Amino acid sequence: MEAERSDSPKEILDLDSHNAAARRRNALPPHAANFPYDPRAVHPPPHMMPRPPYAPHPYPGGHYATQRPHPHLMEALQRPQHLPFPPGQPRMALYRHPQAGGHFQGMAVQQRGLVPDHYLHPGTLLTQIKHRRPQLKHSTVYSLLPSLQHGSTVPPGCPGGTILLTEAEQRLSAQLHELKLQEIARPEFPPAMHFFKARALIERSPIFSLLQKMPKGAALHLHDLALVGVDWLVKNVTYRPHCYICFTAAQSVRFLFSAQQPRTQPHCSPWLLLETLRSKMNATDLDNSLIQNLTLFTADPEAAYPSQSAVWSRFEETFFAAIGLITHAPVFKDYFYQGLQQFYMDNVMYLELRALLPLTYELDGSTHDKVWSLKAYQDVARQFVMEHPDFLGARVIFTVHRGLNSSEVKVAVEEAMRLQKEFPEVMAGFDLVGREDSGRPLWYFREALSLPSELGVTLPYFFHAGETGELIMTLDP
Ligand SMILES: O=c1[nH]cnc2c1ncn2[C@@H]1O[C@H](CO)[C@@H](O)[C@H]1O
Repeated sequence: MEAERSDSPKEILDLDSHNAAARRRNALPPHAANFPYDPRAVHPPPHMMPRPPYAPHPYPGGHYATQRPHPHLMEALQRPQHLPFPPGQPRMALYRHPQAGGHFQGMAVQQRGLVPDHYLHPGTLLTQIKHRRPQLKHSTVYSLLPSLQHGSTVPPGCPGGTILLTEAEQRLSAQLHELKLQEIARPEFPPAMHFFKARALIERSPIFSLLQKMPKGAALHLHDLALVGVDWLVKNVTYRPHCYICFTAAQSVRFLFSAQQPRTQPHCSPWLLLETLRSKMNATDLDNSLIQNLTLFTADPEAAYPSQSAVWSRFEETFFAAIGLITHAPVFKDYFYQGLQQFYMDNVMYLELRALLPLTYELDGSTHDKVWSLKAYQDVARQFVMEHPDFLGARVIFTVHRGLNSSEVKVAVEEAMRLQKEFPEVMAGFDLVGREDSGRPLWYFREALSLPSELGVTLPYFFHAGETGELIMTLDP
């Protein structure tokens, strides 16, 4: 069998992709894979073991289903950050309609020059940000909205409740309405399609490109390992020198930057230098294969992910694949900068990042702790704000995986309190991440989570809630 194995990295990688793996499971005997190591020799690592079926009552008899994160992540799970600008310094313009009637009806208005000044109400408070380096010229906006120049009637049922639109806003609204009608009339309607199929259509949609340029305010629910488009990870990070790859028993990949040939890890093929691999095959095929390992994208998602458990295990697998790239210390900083850049280009002005603060590592294998990661976030956020003064900054919500037990979470909460004290600028608070309905409820962690209030310490909580597809109220009711 060994002799029959292909040496072609393309085939190796094709087989490595989960689509190909599924095909292979159907078409070939189990050990006929052209895989760079023999799966018979290994047992799946604990995080790849099939999960027990979901119990109708999630925690019968007080027994909590375990959802152990990957050991690498387990180590990564422990740290936090501060306000990127002094409190009280009004860097966000508040939009308040003069006729808003009684209660406050404010919204953040981004001041990056997309919206021509005459779109803003007289009540708009302009800040020092206002005249800084517009990204888009008014002409760009007008070319997007040709009928603005000709005027149009306001469609009935115009959005905004009791808010009265200015004349310019009415024209914009009418134009948007027209674009929506055109989109609805097309044979393929993205909102009715699976996202994997709709994505390309969305990216071509004139409405989407208009929305991309509109002011967004803050992105408040982001995850550290899912911040940047994977294209950048593949096209930039994996092209850096000393980047190694190995292929796992579960048809995924791991990456590692190392000055020397790294020691083979259990359940993974020997490490291959990506540069060498690329020289032996079509680089585009290789890159596409890597992208497939870092995303959930597949041609037939319904078949590939028949259940929440199936999609969650593949979802977590993409993070295991990405973590070796992202946690290389120099990449870690560049990755965050790139994340800020990508959101900035979408006209988002402030970020909050749920972050595991994983150990980061250098080429010689030495590692940095959570304080290093938090400080890296702080430094990069400061630098980005300095270079983009109309961006407000970023803060970190330190997270641990909800698969940890209560004493592990207690240790994390204690660490969160220390980090909050040390990094009040960048540290926003604490949360638990991971799949809700196979993890533990917040109630299970009550002792650990009560610690700050018992000690009189402020540690803001930003708990996930409602991501579960299960209609169960037993979990975090
Ligand atoms: O939408 C989400 N809900 C809950 N947990 C998530 C989500 N996205 C990512 N993670 C968790 O955050 C870690 C990396 O930042 C992932 O390993 C995953 O467990």
